[in-house]
Amino acid sequence: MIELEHLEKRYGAQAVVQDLNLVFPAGQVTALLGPSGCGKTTTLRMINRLIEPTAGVVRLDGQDTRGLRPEVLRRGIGYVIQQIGLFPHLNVAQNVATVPELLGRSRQDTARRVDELLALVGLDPDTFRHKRPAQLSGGQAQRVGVARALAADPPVLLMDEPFGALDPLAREHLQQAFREIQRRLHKTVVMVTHDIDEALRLGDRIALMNAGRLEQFGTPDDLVHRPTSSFVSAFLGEDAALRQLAGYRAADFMNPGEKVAGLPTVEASLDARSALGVMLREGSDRLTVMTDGVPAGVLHWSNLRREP
Ligand SMILES: Nc1ncnc2c1ncn2[C@@H]1O[C@H](COP(=O)(O)OP(=O)(O)OP(=O)(O)O)[C@@H](O)[C@H]1O
Repeated sequence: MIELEHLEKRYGAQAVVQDLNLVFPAGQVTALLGPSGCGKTTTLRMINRLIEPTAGVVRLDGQDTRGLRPEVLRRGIGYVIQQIGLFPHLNVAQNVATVPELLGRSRQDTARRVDELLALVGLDPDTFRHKRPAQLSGGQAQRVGVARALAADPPVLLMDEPFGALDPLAREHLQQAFREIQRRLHKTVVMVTHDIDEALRLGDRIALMNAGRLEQFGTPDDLVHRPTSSFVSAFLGEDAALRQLAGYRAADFMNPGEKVAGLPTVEASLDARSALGVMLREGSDRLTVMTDGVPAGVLHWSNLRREP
């Protein structure tokens, strides 16, 4: 768990983060969302002390981070940024192995760990182990960056626009991969993004910032359905509820076990927004949701208008 108490950062007379009080729950993904310049990156970097706060406290599992040496603090915190900065002269395996080697793990353990991590982020170890960063696509390089951040098995992962530089398709693939990884690893993740869809899709919680202050903290459902200010509703946009559907699967909204013959079918893993697209395309207000080729339930149009 990461706690921010009255956290503040000033540059001269300008306060870029002000009286920020926030708890990032353990094992969950919190998206730090907000318009450009609102202080997201500054907040993130105060957690691993790449930026020193002007005032206030950051606690990591109850411990005041001011009492730790920054390099010791950072060993327990993975950090993924948009320009991931892989070492160009090292191959993929060597890049991922940097931290385990620093920690003095054996060569054999490290090699095994590197292969596990590459597989985890969806890169075949045999194909990618020996490639140089220059031989990778943007999406592949970003996957290596995620693998490297996970290499020391840190309980906390800070991510700053980790998928920002990718084209929409690569971005969606990597978001999907990240969700699967997080389902297994349960890291405490703080992810800076200015992309509302990304925050709705990946965040268990969203902290929406505005001009250095916290505007609302809650689940995606809270922000979409129960915005606490006009800033929140304006920032998310009128179609927020529709866009939020992308973060759910068709199965999340279906009536499990219901059977109706002759309906168009969708896979249970399809996102709910795409399922809505199928309804519109097929002109049907109901769909049969399939799991492993077997009907698992029926998705009704009206279900999509409720919270899952
Ligand atoms: N070293 C610095 N000196 C002075 N002002 C700074 C410094 N670093 C950041 N700022 C200012 O602090 C504010 C917040 O910056 P920050 O990078 O945290 O915003 P952000 O929400 O991450 O924005 P973006 O989404 O555009 O990256 C901005 O107005 C920025 O100009």
